[in-house]
Amino acid sequence: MIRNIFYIFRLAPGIVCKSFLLELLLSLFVAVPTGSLLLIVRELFSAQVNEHRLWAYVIIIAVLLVVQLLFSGTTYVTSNRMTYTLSTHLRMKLGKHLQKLSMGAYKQRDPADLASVALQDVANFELIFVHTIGNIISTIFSTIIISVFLFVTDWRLGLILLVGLPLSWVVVKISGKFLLKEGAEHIRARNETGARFLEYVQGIRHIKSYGLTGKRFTVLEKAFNDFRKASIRTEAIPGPFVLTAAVIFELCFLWMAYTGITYFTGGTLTVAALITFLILGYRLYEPLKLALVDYTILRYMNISLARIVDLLNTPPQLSGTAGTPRQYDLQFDNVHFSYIEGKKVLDGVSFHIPEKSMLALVGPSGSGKTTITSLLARFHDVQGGSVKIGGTDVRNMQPEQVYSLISEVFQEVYLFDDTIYNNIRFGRMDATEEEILDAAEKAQVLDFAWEMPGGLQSRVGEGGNMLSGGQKQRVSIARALLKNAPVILLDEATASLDPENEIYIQKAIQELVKEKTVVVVAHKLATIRNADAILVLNEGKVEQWGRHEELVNCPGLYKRLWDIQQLAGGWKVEERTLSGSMSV
Ligand SMILES: Nc1ncnc2c1ncn2[C@@H]1O[C@H](COP(=O)(O)OP(=O)(O)OP(=O)(O)O)[C@@H](O)[C@H]1O
Repeated sequence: MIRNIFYIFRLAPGIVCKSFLLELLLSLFVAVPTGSLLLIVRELFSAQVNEHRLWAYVIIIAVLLVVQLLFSGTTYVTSNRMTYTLSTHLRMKLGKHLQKLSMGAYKQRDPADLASVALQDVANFELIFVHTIGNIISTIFSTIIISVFLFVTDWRLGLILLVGLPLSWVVVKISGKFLLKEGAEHIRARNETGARFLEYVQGIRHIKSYGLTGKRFTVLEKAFNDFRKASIRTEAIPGPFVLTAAVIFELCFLWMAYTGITYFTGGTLTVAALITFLILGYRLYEPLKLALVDYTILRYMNISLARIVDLLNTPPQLSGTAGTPRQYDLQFDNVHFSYIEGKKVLDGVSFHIPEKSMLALVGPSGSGKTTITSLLARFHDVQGGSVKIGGTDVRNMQPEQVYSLISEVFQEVYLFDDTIYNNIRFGRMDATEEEILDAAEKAQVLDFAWEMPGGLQSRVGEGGNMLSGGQKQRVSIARALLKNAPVILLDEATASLDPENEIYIQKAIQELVKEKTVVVVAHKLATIRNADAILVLNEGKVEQWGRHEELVNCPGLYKRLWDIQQLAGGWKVEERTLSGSMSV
């Protein structure tokens, strides 16, 4: 826990040091009046009571109490500022770190869990830290100061009082072990609730249409109930342990009082010293009892903190210092890749296509076509071999550099909840209005946009849900046109469209791919008859390679797929003339 807290402290050392210093001073202002109280006791039991001195002590106590009151306000504000400064730094650091992660790292984690770390765990830290840290720091300092007073007065009784500390510490440590287990379960249950709720809301259309309202709600209800049970268990754990620790303190106090009286009657302790211990003994233990409760809460907070630190320690995607390539041929050199260790998805894939040519990826479902496009876009890094654009290994470039070279048009399109115009503009933020309109026209967006009440300024809704699938496609193609990247990745862009929409999309794509290096994942083989090269994949390996005429005339997987599609009918031929030589 200490390591995680120090990790967080390093984010804003200035305010942390200031807060600690103020807490130390406040502890002094709390301890000195107590010390003065002891001087009063000593004076009262002295042979000759000095009245002036007594009043001086009283005035000192009064003044210090006022200072303490004023100072505690500043300390409280600084302590709060420290927590909120740290949580802001933490959120910013998380935000920056998330930008540096590969898409692979995103896909490997449950999105609800990722969101929960960035939102809930940081909020957990904020809420708990702000209410506990000030108390813990001031208790540590005041315990040290009061212990010094006690040891100077009588080290034997001081020692008895301090015996309670390690004993209660051990008890609270044991509670931490249980809390760690239950706390982790509590956070897991909390995430599960969030994920199930999100799933229920996002999938409500399918849930309703398949009549699953009751069934899916049962799943959600179970998640809520599990969360309730985990919350009760987590709350219940620290109670008995903290109570045991408090009893240990009380017993030590009684032991000290008994021993003190024995020393007094034996003549080895003055009455002033005995009263000092009876007063300070309680002053020592009361804040400690509260601090122990705070400590157990901090242990729970540490589960959140560990999750945050763990996410921050996820290695960012490596990047090199190579310049942006000046030509855009694509090369896979003996590429090996798996998403999950031991389960090969690409096994020694090699090919090369010159710039401004078109490569079609063909193969059965799961053969690795989409994976090839993901590796080109550097969403993941290869485990063996290399992927090169213009002769430069993509790992030697900054991820942003690679993204700037590539435009993707996928079947699933994501649009921002903004206007059509702005969604196109995201392709290149500095584009002029003329360029945006030009892209919209070429991508056949204007045809449907002018029929909408707001034209290009119409809002598209969350994820673009106010547009049809084909319309969303056209907006995404307009965005890609505006970006004008030299490499285009197309993944089944027209697979699920009706014939009318398909014509529009085909026209838009023809504009997009002009003079570009294109990689297309194709299911309808008729659409790629004129591709410059076709790579036929099977179980992650290159099974065939060539142009349509060559492949269709020799026995093999491509011919089999072609024959099946011929039988199925309903195919369409798209003309595309590109030049270039290929090798595999
Ligand atoms: N994020 C992922 N994590 C784990 N495995 C994955 C992931 N993405 C894809 N796979 C697996 O990798 C293999 C290749 O997937 P890929 O999507 O590249 O195939 P594909 O040829 O494009 O398939 P399809 O034509 O059905 O889209 C499949 O077995 C798939 O289950």
